[in-house]
Amino acid sequence: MNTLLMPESSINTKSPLKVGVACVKLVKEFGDGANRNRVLHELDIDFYSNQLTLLVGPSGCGKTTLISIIAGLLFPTSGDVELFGTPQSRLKGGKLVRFRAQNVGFVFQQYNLLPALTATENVCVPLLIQGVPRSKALIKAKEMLDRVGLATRAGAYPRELSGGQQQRVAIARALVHEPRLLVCDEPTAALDGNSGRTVMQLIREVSVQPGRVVIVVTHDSRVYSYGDRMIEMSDGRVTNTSNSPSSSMTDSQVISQFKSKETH
Ligand SMILES: Nc1ncnc2c1ncn2[C@@H]1O[C@H](COP(=O)(O)OP(=O)(O)OP(=O)(O)O)[C@@H](O)[C@H]1O
Repeated sequence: MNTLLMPESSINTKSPLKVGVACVKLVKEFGDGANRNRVLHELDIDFYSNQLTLLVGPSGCGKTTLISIIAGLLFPTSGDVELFGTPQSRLKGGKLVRFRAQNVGFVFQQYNLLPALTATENVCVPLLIQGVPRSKALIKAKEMLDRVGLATRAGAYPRELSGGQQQRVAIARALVHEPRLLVCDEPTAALDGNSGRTVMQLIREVSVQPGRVVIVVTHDSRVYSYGDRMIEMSDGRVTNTSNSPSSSMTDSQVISQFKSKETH
């Protein structure tokens, strides 16, 4: 693990950053024998608290596999992930499920809301899984919907909401139990430009908090300016790590600035 000092222009500049999630010699293979396919090659990556890290790279390079292992949805073939000091390899069965339920929030490309539940009820789900009484869960869920600007749509069903509104409900659901890790897989891929910007602004504003790690997998260059740091992958390896430029730049300026700040 190491400490990274951010440049003056970046969003979180004040103190040395703390590692929240550390991947240690992470290997993932699918298949057996002649069909074995190594998808992640001994990855050593640190993700810092109080930062939004973008994970980018060509299709098939292993981004979803990596975040699925970090989030405890997939097991690595070898290596380990330390989540806030706890090696995942030490957590088995029910302990891993509980740890994940408490510490991890997910936002997916297709929202994954339960169609038979209202926005508020969808947001309640992570709290109910943790055993929070329904009346308390409803209050917290409504507060969270307010924070994502959807207080007036609390009783709406997913089919009555636009794509951008559904993604905002999904963000509220991912954060309602105050997880220390938020993982977003292509959160803007199904959204138009304006909705995508609103969603990324929200992810920045409501999710990047002291002690929280935020990882966003994206192909969408429109969202690059919302990151503090960008990790580029290719063919199961990290090829570059760079710090964020200011968020007022155009896409091409953003990309060239990222490229010029190579630290890896
Ligand atoms: N369950 C699985 N079984 C076998 N191979 C898999 C499985 N999941 C992923 N792979 C393979 O692992 C490689 C990496 O896939 P992954 O989905 O992690 O890439 P990605 O970078 O997220 O791609 P995309 O940007 O298209 O979502 C691909 O070659 C994929 O076919």
